[in-house]
Amino acid sequence: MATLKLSNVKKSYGAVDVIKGVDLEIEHGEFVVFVGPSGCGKSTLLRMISGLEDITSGTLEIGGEVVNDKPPKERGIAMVFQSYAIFPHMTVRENVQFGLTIAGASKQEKEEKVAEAARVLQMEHLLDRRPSQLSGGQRQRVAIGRAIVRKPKVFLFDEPLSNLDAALRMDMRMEIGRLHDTLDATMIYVTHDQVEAMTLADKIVVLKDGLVMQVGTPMELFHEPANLFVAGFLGAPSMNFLDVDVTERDGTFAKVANAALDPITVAHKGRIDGPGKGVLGIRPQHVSAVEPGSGMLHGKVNMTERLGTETVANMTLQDGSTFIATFDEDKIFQQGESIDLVFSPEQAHLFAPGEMKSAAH
Ligand SMILES: Nc1ncnc2c1ncn2[C@@H]1O[C@H](COP(=O)(O)OP(=O)(O)OP(=O)(O)O)[C@@H](O)[C@H]1O
Repeated sequence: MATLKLSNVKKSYGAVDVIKGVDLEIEHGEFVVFVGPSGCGKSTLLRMISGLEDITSGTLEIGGEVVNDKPPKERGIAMVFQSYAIFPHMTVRENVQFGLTIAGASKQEKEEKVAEAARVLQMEHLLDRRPSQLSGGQRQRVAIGRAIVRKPKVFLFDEPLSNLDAALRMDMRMEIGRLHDTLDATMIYVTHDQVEAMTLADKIVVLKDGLVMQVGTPMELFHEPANLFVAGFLGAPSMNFLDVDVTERDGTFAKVANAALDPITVAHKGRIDGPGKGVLGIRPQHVSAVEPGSGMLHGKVNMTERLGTETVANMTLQDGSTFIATFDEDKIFQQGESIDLVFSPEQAHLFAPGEMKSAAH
């Protein structure tokens, strides 16, 4: 049985529909990450699971029980926010055991649970400090400690690392991954950060405008995006999209070409129903540069960025579109230089035109 099950869950604020019908199952021990552009409803969905927001319609089950009308504290869930929400006048120990104190736990129970949380989070030496004597990462650890002592069935994280600098984010990301393994807990995590999503998740849920676009493992989403939106949203730099003419199509394959692309045959996966227009997606990492005239994709270089371990080239293709390619070696191109690219058609993705593409980032 799934630990958590959402069935046709919707949320409206007055006439505004924010979550438009979400179905999702989360198994015990899974690490699930919600991603999507700003305003797509990630936080709202998380808050509905926690009980901080009402569910307008549909059902939410936790452990097989419908909990739509249960208050947050009876759902067996703990939430960790981006603002740490810890009390400045209390020590770390008092902050961590706060929920237990409220619940009337004994001194011994509090001591045992705080000691365990402090051990898991490696913060035994911080227990007698006040929040003002802690770094941002340490404060976030206190907030997580407060969640751990409640032994929740499910942990919810709403962008917990977004206030931290890049180095600390990486440390805390690894710490949260380790925590997930140590606690064998179910975790749902909202983030803007692709790296967090790709590295932490067992399962990523991509949301757009209050709807689920695709659910899958990070690699399924990266290698088999279900639509143009997911294809453009995951991966950095973003996937390139070429408007192509589909000249032939049979049960499995389609022949495509345009002014910059010599005819190639790619799998259409049922997304194209006949000759006409299509959009071909090619990841920047999936191309190689060859001698001008000997490749299948033709353009000119606008600019290159040499990053040491890789080179990023921005080019204009012969159909007028912009194309980004990354090469995993140091390469030097002159501005205006002709460039030809090759790629493996199995790594290209054909989509129907007209779907909204996600904003590049
Ligand atoms: N109380 C409210 N009343 C009306 N609209 C709201 C309310 N709370 C959120 N919204 C709207 O619901 C939509 C989803 O908001 P939500 O905060 O869930 O998005 P998000 O995906 O978490 O965004 P971000 O990544 O920017 O935090 C937004 O368009 C927002 O303006």
